[in-house]
Amino acid sequence: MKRLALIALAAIAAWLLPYGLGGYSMHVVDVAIIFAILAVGLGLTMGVAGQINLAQVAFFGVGAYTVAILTTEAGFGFWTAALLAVLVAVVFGVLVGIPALRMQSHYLGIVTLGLALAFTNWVTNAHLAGRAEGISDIPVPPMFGIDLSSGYLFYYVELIVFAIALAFALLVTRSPLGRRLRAMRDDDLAAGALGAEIPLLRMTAFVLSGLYGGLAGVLYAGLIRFVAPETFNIANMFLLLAMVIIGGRSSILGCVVGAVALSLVREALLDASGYAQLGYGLVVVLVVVFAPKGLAGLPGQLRSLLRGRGSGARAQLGPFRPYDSAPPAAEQDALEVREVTKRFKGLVALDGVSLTVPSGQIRGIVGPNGSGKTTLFNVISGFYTATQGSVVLRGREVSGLAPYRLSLLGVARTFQNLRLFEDLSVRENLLLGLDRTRTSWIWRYPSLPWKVLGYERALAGRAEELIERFGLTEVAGGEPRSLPYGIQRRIELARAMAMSPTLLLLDEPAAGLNGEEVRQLAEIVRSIRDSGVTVVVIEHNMGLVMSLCDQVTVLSSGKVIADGPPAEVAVHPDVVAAYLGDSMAAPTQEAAVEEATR
Ligand SMILES: Nc1ncnc2c1ncn2[C@@H]1O[C@H](COP(=O)(O)OP(=O)(O)OP(=O)(O)O)[C@@H](O)[C@H]1O
Repeated sequence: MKRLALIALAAIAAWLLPYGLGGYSMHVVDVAIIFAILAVGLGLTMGVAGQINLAQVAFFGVGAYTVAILTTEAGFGFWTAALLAVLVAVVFGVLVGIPALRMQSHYLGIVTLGLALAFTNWVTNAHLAGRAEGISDIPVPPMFGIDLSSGYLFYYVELIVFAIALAFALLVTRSPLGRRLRAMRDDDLAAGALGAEIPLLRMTAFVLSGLYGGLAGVLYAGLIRFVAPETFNIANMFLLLAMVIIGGRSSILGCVVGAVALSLVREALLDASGYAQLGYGLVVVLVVVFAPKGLAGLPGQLRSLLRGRGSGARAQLGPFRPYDSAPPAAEQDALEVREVTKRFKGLVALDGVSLTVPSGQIRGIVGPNGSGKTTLFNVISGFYTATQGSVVLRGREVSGLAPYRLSLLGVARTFQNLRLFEDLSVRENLLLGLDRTRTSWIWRYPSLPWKVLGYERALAGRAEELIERFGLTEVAGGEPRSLPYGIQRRIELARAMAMSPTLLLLDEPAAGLNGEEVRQLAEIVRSIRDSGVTVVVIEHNMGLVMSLCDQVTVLSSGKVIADGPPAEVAVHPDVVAAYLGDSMAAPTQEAAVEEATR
């Protein structure tokens, strides 16, 4: 209700704004709105999706120049040209995004910067684009007899386009797509394991960038009715970057605030533009150092300062509520690894490994450091492709499938060195696991946005249930980084279970846990098995392995050297010789439990 009132108030203020402004001030506001749309596009690609994009100003130029060329050279009407211009900018976005499929970070920055420079170079030299003089005489956009050559009236067109663009960006960021984009930004491998199609997501980020750049370009062409290369140069790209960084790159509203604020500052410093660039640079450096989340992040920063550091360290886990017992989903074996070999150049990490895990079993994988256990998990979960051999999941050959496909087929995993998304809340980490849609689902964003909101609400309800089951109520709203290790391990397990897997791979789940936490872990894993999920667990804590696992496979130097019930494997001479020695020899079940809970 409060939010609706605020939106209504902002809308009324925006509608009344022209009544209080002179002609020139109105022009400044018109330009500021165009920069705000550009900044939102850049915020989506760079801030939310983490794709370094220095070509946003070129998307802007593509939109503006396409309108200019189509209306003045090809005789198109303004709005037809505008529609085509947005499409061309989106296609340009796809082309610029192609390198992002292969490279990231500063390499991507250099490539996108190169493409932006190539664009400015082309418009400066091409006859079609009017060379350095640019293109003038773009027609006034017709609008039911309303004279849009007036900055006052054009403002209302801009306002409506801006409101729709802003609402769409907010819908994207506050729903499954935005969460996946942010997860990809933080850790693309972990995001892939949770079902995110990384190449498609990267492309989506650049498509959005092209869309917002194109829209801003069309509005610019309609407002100024003249385009020239200097509007789309690197200095303006830098200004745009400064807007997004100062405002707060991952906050869409922050990007808008940054764009409006810097547009006004730029206007005020018009007589000292040489020094202005220096000033922007200085402010950007200060913001990056002291307020990395920009103006939008300041309230949060202040709140955590007031709350005091380390409050998360005192957080408590609640009790785990066991799952209902159910038979395994299928009669077939849950997993079959057939003669898998994995070579890294000269090194043979896995050497003809075969194992079969029946449905509903807890299988332990043990072995000395470097024996290939994690590599085996990486092959099963699609992170690595086996050099030879195959992986079969419930009778279906899945060798070589990408992690997101395997995740949708029911494989969930945790990581040896926890891979929680640190900038997302605990709840959002779980929501990522719960979201089982394909990226192609995003066509619903423009066509059926209410379905997106409905789906998000359904996910939120299921997240609460999961939070309660895993005893995470107290920590659900916080970021994982502030929490003790034991709680982070519990969150990672809950996130894996959010995916409703049939096969759960746990990579050293007890590492770093104290005795009580190991006991609770054993209880949770048993309950997961009893609910019908097959569990494969890599573990160095022998007490836990002996008490928890139905069967144990021992790896040494990439080969299976023993496979069988824990008590038998423990006394197998090859195993004893390989690494376990007396510490594992002939442990009684009781002794093992004792060790596990120590
Ligand atoms: N991406 C990679 N590139 C090159 N070598 C690798 C790669 N991943 C693993 N290895 C090598 O493969 C071997 C097996 O490593 P792996 O991590 O699977 O062992 P592990 O049994 O899980 O060890 P630990 O118990 O220490 O986690 C090691 O020699 C490791 O250095």
